[in-house]
Amino acid sequence: MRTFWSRLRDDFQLSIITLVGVLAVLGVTPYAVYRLGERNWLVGLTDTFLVSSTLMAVLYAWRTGDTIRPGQFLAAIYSLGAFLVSIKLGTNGVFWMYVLILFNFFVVPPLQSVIVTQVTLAAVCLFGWLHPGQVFASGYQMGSFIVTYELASLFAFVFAFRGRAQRKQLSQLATEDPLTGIGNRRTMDRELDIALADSKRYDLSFGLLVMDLDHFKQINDQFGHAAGDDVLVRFVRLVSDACRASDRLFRLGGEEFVLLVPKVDDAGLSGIAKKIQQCVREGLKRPDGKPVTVSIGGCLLGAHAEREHWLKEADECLYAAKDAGRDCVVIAGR
Ligand SMILES: Nc1nc2c(ncn2[C@@H]2O[C@H](COP(=O)(O)OP(=O)(O)OP(=O)(O)O)[C@@H](O)[C@H]2O)c(=O)[nH]1
Repeated sequence: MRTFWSRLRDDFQLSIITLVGVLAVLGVTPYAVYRLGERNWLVGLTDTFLVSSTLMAVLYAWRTGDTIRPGQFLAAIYSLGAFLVSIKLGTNGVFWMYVLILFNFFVVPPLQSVIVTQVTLAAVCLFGWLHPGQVFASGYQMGSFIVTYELASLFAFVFAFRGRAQRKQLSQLATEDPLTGIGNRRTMDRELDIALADSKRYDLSFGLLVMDLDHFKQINDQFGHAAGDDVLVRFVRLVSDACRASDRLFRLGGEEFVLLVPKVDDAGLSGIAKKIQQCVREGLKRPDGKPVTVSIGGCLLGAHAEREHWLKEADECLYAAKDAGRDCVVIAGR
């Protein structure tokens, strides 16, 4: 139950698709029953189709975690539904087009929403123009509808566009280190938990390297905070270039970083650590040209069942590397 509520809280698209599912069942089902009861087969079956396909899309989104395809599917069928209801019920059905605008802008990206809402508008107006009196009572009414529909679309577009940009920004702030652009501690915790689960389920091995720049405080003190920041950014670039795309680098805070390495044994982990150590020594210089060095501690996931214990063992190796005089690599068990 906790995962149900946390997924709803954390995944905006999933919560909207679920809300649509609930509204479809509660709101459209009575219409479907009523229309079928009065033998209005086209509208009744359209409503039934909308309810059942919405439920299918909601289930798919919950099962797979993919909210993009269900969103596009729902936008397409609801647009078709709004078109059919408009041409069948005339002015009474056309009111649903405004609900469609809001719905589309919630469930698919703004540009796709513009396309699908404009295509639906064009289809309804074309039908109304070819069948005078069936959808709109007059040309004036159709004109008013087009203007109000376009205004509502414009406001929805601006709102959706800004909302998406802000959600993206918020998610970046919550998961990325703003200075270096790599994952922050929160992201690392999540990725380590996934590694623990994968290791249990698929019997995969994972290694962890904790890296700490040596005498970093001196760089800040001698050359200023901006020079220190620049060293951190260049360190991240060097390490990212030195390791594989499947390795994940995180910033724990300050001048301490963690590298998560999948499918590795202790010899491999030691090899990667030494490669990073060498790349840093050769490629990372202070503003006065002296080399910056890094101390690295690491261990395999092995029998650890808890993320904290795994990190603690790697941290202890890092302390041992610092105690050994810095610019050192200590890997547990080697
Ligand atoms: N420029 C910069 N400095 C930072 C940042 N975060 C932490 N620091 C500084 O990093 C320094 C870390 O100092 P210490 O923990 O003493 O580590 P150290 O000088 O590298 O010494 P050892 O790790 O023992 O080799 C402190 O001066 C912090 O203020 C940051 O984002 N940018």
